[in-house]
Amino acid sequence: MILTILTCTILILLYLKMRRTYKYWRNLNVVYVRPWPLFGYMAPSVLRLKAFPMILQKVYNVFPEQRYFGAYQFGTPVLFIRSPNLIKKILSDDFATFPDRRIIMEANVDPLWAKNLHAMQGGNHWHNLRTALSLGLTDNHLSKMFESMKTCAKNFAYFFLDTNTESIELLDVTSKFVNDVIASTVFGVSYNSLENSRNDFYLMSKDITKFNLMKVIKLFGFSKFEMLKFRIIEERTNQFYKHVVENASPHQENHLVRILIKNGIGYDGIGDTETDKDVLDEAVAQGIHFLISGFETVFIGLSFLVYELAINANIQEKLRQEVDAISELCKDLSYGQIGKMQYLDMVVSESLRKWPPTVLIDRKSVKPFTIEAEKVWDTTTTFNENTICLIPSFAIHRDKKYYPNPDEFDPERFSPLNRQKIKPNTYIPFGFGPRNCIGFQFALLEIKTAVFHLLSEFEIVSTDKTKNPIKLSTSGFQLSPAGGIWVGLKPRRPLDTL
Ligand code: HEM
Repeated sequence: MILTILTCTILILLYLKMRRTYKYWRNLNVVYVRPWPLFGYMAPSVLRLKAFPMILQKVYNVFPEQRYFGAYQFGTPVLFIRSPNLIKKILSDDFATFPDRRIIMEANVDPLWAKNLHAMQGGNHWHNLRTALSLGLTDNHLSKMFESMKTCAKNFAYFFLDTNTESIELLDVTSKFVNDVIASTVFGVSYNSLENSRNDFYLMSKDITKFNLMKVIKLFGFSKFEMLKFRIIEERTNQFYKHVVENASPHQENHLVRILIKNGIGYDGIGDTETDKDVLDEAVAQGIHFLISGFETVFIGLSFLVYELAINANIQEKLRQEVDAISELCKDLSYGQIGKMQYLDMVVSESLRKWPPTVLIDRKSVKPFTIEAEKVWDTTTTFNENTICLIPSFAIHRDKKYYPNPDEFDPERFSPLNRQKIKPNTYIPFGFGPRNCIGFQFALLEIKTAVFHLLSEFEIVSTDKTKNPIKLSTSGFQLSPAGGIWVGLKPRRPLDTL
């Protein structure tokens, strides 16, 4: 009896609170998506009725004429941004008003997570750290890291020469390739995870980047409670990577953590650290965050790209001709050459347009801001401090106003001539402005190196298991195919000639 009364009271209180919250956009006179009770626009995702990227697309299309509109993410009002001009204002021009992302974990609850460039509030600490990390990703450093990437890409392609390749699941194999690239370029250790998928490094990468239900509950439900000691990055994870760096071969010098240590990185940026231990701690923390940012994004992006090549044989053939032309020129691919492969760049750009691994970019305002009326029927609206703005990249990339036949895979959209015709601020797989993806060149290089070596050895083909069109998974909040992505690989040369 007492339990029933208690439950009813809690539900009534929750309902009354939500009713008040759900008046937020109406009170501001902003058009909004009608919320489902408790979950807002997220209900179809929570109930697993629809894949999250498709929900974003549906919500985005509710108000085709609006530059922005309101919605509720669970109980939080969020402002969806549709207009390319407003996207520019928020991501770049008005950076002083929108320097932050929303906080998903308080710094006192998870101090290691708080060191993350992604999570950090956009003040001086963030700025200094970003400058320090950028120095580890200069063209000069990338060209050296490229040599390790190439070794991993060769291991990746050669592995399939000895395997049954009639039907392979791409997410599984590309995650192993990306793991090995991060292990060598960020931490200075070599693995071949396709040969040995039980290695500690790969198991740990999968563990810390997996955002399962428990982690999501921790993040969104209990992240404010320090006493519960919920962390995204556990101390044992930190110790694991520290141990990896301490035991890395001194001959492997060109990895990011070593570069950061050499530069004397500290929480306040270069040269501001007290002791060698602080420097090591900080460099390892940044290495872990690069792993979190650059693991799933890259292997998902790479998998969708390989899939598109499998189902678009003519595009694959044209790309193969470019690959073969380079291979004929010299035996080993160089950093300079890969940067000049124009068709490869077009194919990768189109793949990240159609399948952007980060489907949503967010910003939080640190002061009130005003969006001026543009049309006669428009109104000028002033928004409060702490307004969360959401930029739905996936939906923008699939808007037929900017990309005719958006579901078609057409690299010609990114030919040098056509690229100039793309409406500015509508191609945002890596965001843009001061807080864009710091690893975008690294990611592009990694994806291109893998594709180059794969196409040198194999023709990528559809199999009975290849789904066309692909179905996205309804679980999670990322771009993820339901049931994996399956293709076949046919060796281009008889095996005995290799
Ligand atoms: C295809 C792969 C990748 C995609 C699609 C991607 C996408 C993104 C996007 C959309 C953002 C947010 C940008 C914004 O808010 O304006 C971001 C931020 C970030 N990315 Fe990436 N990323 C990729 C790979 C990587 C890699 C390989 C690394 C590290 C080596 C990395 C490190 C970061 C970091 C540290 C940030 C936060 C930057 C800041 O707040 O200053 N990303 N990424």
